Amino acid sequence: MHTFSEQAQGVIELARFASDKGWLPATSGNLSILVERNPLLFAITRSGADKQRLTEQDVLLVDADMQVQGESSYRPSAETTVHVALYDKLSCGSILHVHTVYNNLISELFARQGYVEIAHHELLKALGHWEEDASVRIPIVPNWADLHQLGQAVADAAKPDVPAVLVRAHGVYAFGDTPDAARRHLEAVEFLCEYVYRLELIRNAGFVSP
Ligand SMILES: CSCCC(=O)C(=O)COP(=O)(O)O
Ligand SMILES: [Zn+2]
Repeated sequence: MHTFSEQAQGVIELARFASDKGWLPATSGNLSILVERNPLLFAITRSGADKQRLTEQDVLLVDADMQVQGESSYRPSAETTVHVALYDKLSCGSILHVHTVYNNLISELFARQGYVEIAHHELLKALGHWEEDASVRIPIVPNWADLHQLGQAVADAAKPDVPAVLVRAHGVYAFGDTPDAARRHLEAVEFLCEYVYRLELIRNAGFVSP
């Protein structure tokens, strides 16, 4: 098991990665890495931090009741509720939440059916689906203003074999057993959201058969 300090460094690296991609605009998003499962302790970004310039002080050690361990004048991410709910439900070791135009567009386009289905795409392998004719449904939940309700909705929708949940007109939560796995899942979901959106566009323009 890694120390809080090691996991905090991991959170800083993930923030730099996602921030360089432009996936954490205007201080949005939050990132966490598990420190201890039982009792639950994890390293998470503080609320309102600029993820491009994250320092060790911007990463807090938090428990299952969202209580900050140790001295800090900062509050943990407002969406810590979602991280707690996901760590409670799944055996994941890292959770990444980002806001992007493509994940927002897909969440809006497919909100009514409650999921976006992606079939027969090579990058589904990055989500753990190596079977021929793989088909994956990424759930989409409403953007509840009550963050405990949002946490519950994301956790209820989350499945161990589909490592992401979209929140309508808000962003995506991607998770994995390790920080590297969570990052791979996030990159794959972002690629697939852009792909599906662009495919929808050219299909609707009549360039590609349905
Ligand atoms: C400025 S973005 C609005 C809040 C949000 O959706 C988010 O991801 C960041 O919240 P945090 O409390 O983690 O800074
Ligand atoms: Zn958010």
